[in-house]
Amino acid sequence: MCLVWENLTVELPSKTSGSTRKLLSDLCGYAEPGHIMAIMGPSGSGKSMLLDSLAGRLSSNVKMSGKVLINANRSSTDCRDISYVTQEDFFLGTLTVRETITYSAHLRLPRKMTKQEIHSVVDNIIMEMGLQDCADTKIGNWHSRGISTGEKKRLSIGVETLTNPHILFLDEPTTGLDSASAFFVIRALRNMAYDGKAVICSIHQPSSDVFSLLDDLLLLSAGETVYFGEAKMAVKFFAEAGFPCPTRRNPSDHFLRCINLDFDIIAEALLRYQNICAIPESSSYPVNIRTAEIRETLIEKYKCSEFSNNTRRRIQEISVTGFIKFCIS
Ligand SMILES: Nc1ncnc2c1ncn2[C@@H]1O[C@H](COP(=O)(O)OP(=O)(O)OP(=O)(O)O)[C@@H](O)[C@H]1O
Repeated sequence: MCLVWENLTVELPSKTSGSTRKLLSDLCGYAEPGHIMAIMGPSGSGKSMLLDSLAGRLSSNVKMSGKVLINANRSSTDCRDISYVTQEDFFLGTLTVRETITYSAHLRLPRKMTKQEIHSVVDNIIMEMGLQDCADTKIGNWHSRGISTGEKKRLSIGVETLTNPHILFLDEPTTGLDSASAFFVIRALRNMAYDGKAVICSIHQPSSDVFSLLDDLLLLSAGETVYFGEAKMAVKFFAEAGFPCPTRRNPSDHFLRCINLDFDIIAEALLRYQNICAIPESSSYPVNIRTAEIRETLIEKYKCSEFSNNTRRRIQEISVTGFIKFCIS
């Protein structure tokens, strides 16, 4: 099952002035089975907003236009085809990991399934998510320590994949985790993608190990596309646009350094306090260019790049297989 979005725009109408604020501008892209598509961008760039738009969870105060299409051979989309792992979890601290998954399985799986079948689904989820060592540990709460944050995150993913969804959305699954736990979570998602799911997640500044597990990348800045395409080709795009990733630097650090407008504010503040230069001389970043200018250049270069053309072509190719209109306004 593929997901495609075309000219997706989300606006926030002002109740007082009558004007509107664009939160997402004219986004185009796709997510395919077998792939992890990561949405990266500075805080407030619209990552969660895009996930919510694609999953049909937008709040009522914003207005969406454009298309979000799901490719399938059925006339309607079964809600079990899509799962969404939010940043927060709502587990009962007194239950163990196994009890939590079993409890959820009884609620979510078809009633005709036998206890034995449910038991086997639960065992599989525990194995897939690498939760064997803590399967019988209580989740814990504010007054009794339980499983770790990384284990809790993998439990959230496990619970959401009980119904074997075709498309899995995750809002910042690695936030708050150390690099090893983050890698473990993304590797579990990688295995799910190999299983044929389309995985779409927002992610903050992944380590280079985690970055290497991503297939496709959407770089967002203030609701606009800076890059959409294969994750491993983003370095080429930045180099061709005139902002090569310095050697031995984590690519995602470089991308975010080029598009996070907060760096301009930091630079101005530092200059105001008489610092000669906001960026160390040893840095290979262009010191005379503001991040706002770099960002504008990248957005313009992307629009006429081979990557943007490839995206349009791929959307067209996927469309030929037949789509069901999921949402349009
Ligand atoms: N329901 C809403 N009504 C009004 N504004 C909203 C709403 N939801 C999000 N926004 C605004 O849209 C922008 C994008 O928010 P979003 O939560 O998508 O950012 P994000 O990239 O996920 O940020 P973070 O990484 O900090 O979670 C922000 O400026 C936010 O204040």
